[in-house]
Order: sequence, then C-alpha cells, then structure tokens
Amino acid sequence: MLLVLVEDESGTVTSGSREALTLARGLAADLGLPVHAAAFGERSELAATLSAYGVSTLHLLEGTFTDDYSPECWGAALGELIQHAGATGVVAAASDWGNEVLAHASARTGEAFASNCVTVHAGERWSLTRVRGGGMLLEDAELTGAVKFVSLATGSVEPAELPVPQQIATQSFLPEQVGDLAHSTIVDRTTRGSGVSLSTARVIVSGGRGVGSAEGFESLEELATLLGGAVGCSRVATNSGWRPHSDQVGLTGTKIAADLYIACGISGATQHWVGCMGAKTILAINTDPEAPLVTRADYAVIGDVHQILPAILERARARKQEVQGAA
Ligand SMILES: Cc1cc2nc3c(=O)[nH]c(=O)nc-3n(C[C@H](O)[C@H](O)[C@H](O)COP(=O)(O)OP(=O)(O)OC[C@H]3O[C@@H](n4cnc5c(N)ncnc54)[C@H](O)[C@@H]3O)c2cc1C
Repeated sequence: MLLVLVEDESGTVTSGSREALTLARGLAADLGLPVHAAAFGERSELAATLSAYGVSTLHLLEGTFTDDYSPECWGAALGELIQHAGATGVVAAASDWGNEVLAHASARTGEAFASNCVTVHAGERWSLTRVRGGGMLLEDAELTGAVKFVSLATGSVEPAELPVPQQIATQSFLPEQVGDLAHSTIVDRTTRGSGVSLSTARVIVSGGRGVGSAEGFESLEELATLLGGAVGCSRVATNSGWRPHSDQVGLTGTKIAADLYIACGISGATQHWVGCMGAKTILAINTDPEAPLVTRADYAVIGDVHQILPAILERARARKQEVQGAA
C-alpha cells in the first residue's frame, strides 16, 4: 500500500496534497498497490475529496497529541501507522509541514526520505529527480529500502481526479508510543500574512523596488483582492521594511505555483526567479525592457508601474461591477 500524508486548510485538501495524491495514484498503479491516506485529528470531512483522487482508506491519527502541532509526536505517530498498516511508500507535499513530519517519520522507521522531488518512478528501486539549491540544481537519485518516503515539490504534477470516485473507508488509528516525545512545544503564534497564502494562491500580485514604498503596495493589495489572490514581493521590499518576510518570493522566501504572477517593478534576479518560475503565466510590469524578468515573462508591459497599475485597477473594478450587476 502507498500512503499519502494529507494536508488541509480549513477542511479543504491543499493543492500540494492533491498533487501528491495524483502522483501516488500513478506510482500505486505501476506497483499494483492501493492508495491510502493519513490525516491528523478528526478529518473525516476529507473523505469525499480523497475518494475522488483514488484513496481506498483514510487513516485518522487520533489522540490528545493532535491537539497542537508537534513534529516529533506527529512523525512518530505516522511512523507507527506506516508499520501497522504495512505501507511501502509514503508521499506528501513538500510543504514545511510535510517535509518536517516525513523527516521525523522516516528517521523513526530508519528508512530513506527524498524531499522536494519533481519526478518519481516506482519499481524495486524508486528513481527520482529532486530540486536542490532553491531550484538551481536538479539531482537524480534512487531510493531503496522497505519503505520509501518522498515529498513532491509544488507545481510538479497536475492534480487529476478520477472520472468515478473510489469507494473509501475511514479508520481511526490511536498510536501507542507518542506519549512523552514532544521536545518542541508551541507557545505562541503570530499570523504574519492575511487571506490567501502565497504557496497556494492562484493569482499573485508582487512588487519590488520599482513600487517605491510601503504605501505603493496599497494598489497591489487592491488588485490582489479584486483577483482573489495574494500579495508577494522581492527581497528589496522586505529589506526596506515595506512588506513582511512572509510575503517574499524567492530562494529565501516562498516558492509559488500560481496560475498568474504579476511582477511589478521587479528585475528578476536569479534568487527571485527560482521562487516565481513555477507560475504558469508571468506578467512583468517594468520600465526596463531588458530586465531579466521582462525577457522571461509570458507578457510584459513596459512603463511606470505607478501609471500602469491604476489603469489595470480601473478595468478590474469595472469588471467586478459588471459581474456583480449581472449576478
Ligand atoms: C543569498 C541571497 C538570497 C536572496 N533571496 C532572495 C529572495 O528570496 N527573493 C528575492 O526577491 N531576492 C532575493 N535576493 C536578492 C536578489 O538578488 C535581488 O537583489 C532582489 O531580488 C532585487 O529585488 P528587486 O527586483 O525588487 O530590485 P531591483 O533589482 O533593484 O529591480 C527593480 C526593478 O524595478 C524596475 N523599476 C524601477 N522603477 C520602476 C517603476 N517606476 N515602474 C516599473 N518598474 C520600475 C527596474 O527597472 C528594475 O528592473 C537574494 C540575494 C541573495 C544574495
């Protein structure tokens, strides 16, 4: 059996987990195995989505340890389930959370873990390509061992549901050995962004030095809201104190996989490019027609962002009114 560790946001399976489910279904077909899923806590509402992705059993890891996130406990619990249920492969989205829990689970079971994979082929050995150096290096590797752990880099697989959902059963699993494993305890949480998260946003309106100031981002925020997206930025914008680090796209920020990335006054340095190159369509707004992001973008508008954005906003506001009027 192949097991997918599933992540959700308020009861909705994340796009990264949908990619992991799609990958696992393909691997399981090659190996002639069923696909199971694991989730922490009472998450039976996920079953309908999971059946559409071909999952035959949803394991709910339950117990007081799920009250709050503890990577040691959650990794140990997953390791216990893997051994109990006889999983021979484990797949998760390569989110911070997915990578951390899989790292603990693989260490607990003494098996190999390859993170941030972009392709995986199953056989006696699993051959894979994984991303290193923030996207600058692709590394081919092989996994051996009784259980293979992989996490899938965002945007590597197109999520695909089955034409007919799979019958699914839900089972509770109460791990026995997680009692006093917690060495890191959450004492406080500060939300540094709001609304749609960068890693899952379908549209991102992003700004760099060319935006000029923190106030300059107000029009980017309005456009992002109108388009149902999130605001991103370059490191110059975070270093200048215009935006929080949680908005930064790039090597030392978030790697995005949006359908549309609108880059306003961003040159497209390599460290920024590795974060935004996963976007399906890039629109660059820049005064410099030779800026690297302009030359790599699908579409570019050459001009001052302070003139171009108001014009786009005007059209976006008008379009919203049209849509609301028609509804
Ligand atoms: C180890 C390391 C890690 C890094 N990690 C990251 C990272 O994660 N993310 C990241 O973004 N950077 C990162 N950087 C920094 C990166 O190298 C660049 O310095 C940064 O991305 C540049 O930001 P920028 O494009 O906003 O600024 P600039 O490179 O200064 O570009 C500004 C652009 O705005 C245009 N412009 C100016 N005025 C206007 C206007 N009025 N209208 C339209 N366009 C205008 C200019 O033509 C130019 O193309 C990292 C650097 C290092 C060394």
